[in-house]
Amino acid sequence: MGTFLADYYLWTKSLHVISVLAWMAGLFYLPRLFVYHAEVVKTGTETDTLFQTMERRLLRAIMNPAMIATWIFGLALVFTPGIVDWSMLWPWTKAASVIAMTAFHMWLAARRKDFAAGTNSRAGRTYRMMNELPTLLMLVIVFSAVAKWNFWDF
Ligand code: HEM
Repeated sequence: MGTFLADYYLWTKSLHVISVLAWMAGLFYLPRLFVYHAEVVKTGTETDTLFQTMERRLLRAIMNPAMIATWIFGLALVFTPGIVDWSMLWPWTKAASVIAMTAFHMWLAARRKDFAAGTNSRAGRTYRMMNELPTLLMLVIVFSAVAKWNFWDF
């Protein structure tokens, strides 16, 4: 298994980055849709139904599969021999941030259900603020995965 993963390392990493791009696109866009949905759209109107459809499709057709693919290829990279050195700082900051990113995804999925049920109670401002979270996590993840920072870097 280790040899197989090592042989396909660069292909796995490419697929990981492609999945990440699709997941991130959704993580940035869905809270934006929620901002407009909460601030402008009246419950029970045609526009409300249109927003619900866009949100459901974005989550089910793009974000859920992209998140699963990111995890599968990411874990395949973790199990590739010689790639992750757990005595360094970067795998830990990356792991903490991807778990937080996954929790953020689940939070968005729960909010989508609120909009679908017509029970959203959060203001557009909340979604505007939450929209910054994936950006912050992305910075930590990319500095971890690419620059591979360590304790003695600082
Ligand atoms: C969801 C769970 C994830 C796991 C288990 C995971 C794990 C990994 C591992 C082990 C590597 C290989 C590092 C190397 O080749 O040196 C990697 C590469 C990478 N990951 Fe992730 N990752 C995950 C999510 C993410 C997310 C959410 C992002 C972006 C926001 C991301 C961005 C990257 C990038 C850009 C690389 C390429 C690094 C390079 O080759 O320089 N990953 N990932």
